[in-house]
Amino acid sequence: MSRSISVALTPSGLAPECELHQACSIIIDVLRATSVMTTAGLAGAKRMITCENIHAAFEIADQSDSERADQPPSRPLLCGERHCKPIDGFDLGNSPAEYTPDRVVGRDIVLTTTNGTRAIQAAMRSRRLLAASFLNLAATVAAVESEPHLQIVCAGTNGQISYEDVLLAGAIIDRLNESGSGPGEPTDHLDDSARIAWSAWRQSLTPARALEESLALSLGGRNLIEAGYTSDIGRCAQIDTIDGIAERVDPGKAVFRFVKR
Ligand SMILES: O=C(O)[C@H](CS(=O)(=O)O)OP(=O)(O)O
Repeated sequence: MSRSISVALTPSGLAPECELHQACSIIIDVLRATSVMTTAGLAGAKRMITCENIHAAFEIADQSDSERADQPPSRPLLCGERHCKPIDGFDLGNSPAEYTPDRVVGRDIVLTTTNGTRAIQAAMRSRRLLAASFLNLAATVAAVESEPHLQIVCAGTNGQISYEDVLLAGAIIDRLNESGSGPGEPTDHLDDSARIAWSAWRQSLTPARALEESLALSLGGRNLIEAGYTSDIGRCAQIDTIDGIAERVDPGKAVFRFVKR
C-alpha cells in the first residue's frame, strides 16, 4: 500500500490546505498529555473529554452533574495543568502516576493542558483522531497501519518545536516502515517534516543514550525538571508498556475512549 505521512512539528504547522477531513491524525504530546490519556485509558477511565481552557472544563463537569444528578458519583474528574502544576479546584494534575485504577475506573475525565489539548483542537477536523505516546507505540502503529494518509501533529511547547514529540513522530514512522524494501529508506511517502522526525529518531538511537535521557534534554523535559516532575520523564519514556490507544469516538467532539488491542 502506498501511504503518505505528513508531520506538523507544532499545531500551527498544519498547512491550511491540508485535507484533514480525509486524514487519520495522530496527536503527540509525550510530556505529558497524551501519555496521561494512554495511562488513564488503561486504568479504566470511561471517557476522556479534552478541552482548551479551564472555564470550559468546569462547564462540561457542571453540565454532566445536572444531567445525572440522580446517579452519583457521576461528576467527571477535572484534570490537567497550567505551568505543569495542578489547577486549583481540579481533581488530578498532569502526571501519569496520578491516573491509577482506584481514582479513575469508570469515571469520565475532563482534561485541559497547555499544549496537548490545544493540539487536539487544532486537528478536530480529521476523519480519525488518536492520542499516541511512547507507552503505546506498538498499539498506535497497529491502529493506523492500513491508513493511506496519516497526519501526525506534535503538540510542541508553547508554540515551539519540542524534541520529545518529534522523536515519537519519528519512531512511529520508523515502525511503520520496518518491513520496507531496504535499510535506511522508508517506503512511505514522507513530507519534509516527517523526514526530519524520522532522521531525529534514527540519530537518537545510540546504545549510549536511553530514551529517558533524550526526553530530559528536550524543551518539555527541561520544563518538567524545573517544575519538580523529573520522575514523570522516566515514566513517559517507557516503550510499549500499554497495549491500547485513546481514539476519538464522535467526529466533531473531543471525546476519546481507550480501545484495547
Ligand atoms: O504539564 C505538562 O506536561 C505540559 C506543561 S508545558 O508544556 O511545559 O507548559 O503540558 P502539556 O500540554 O501536557 O504539554
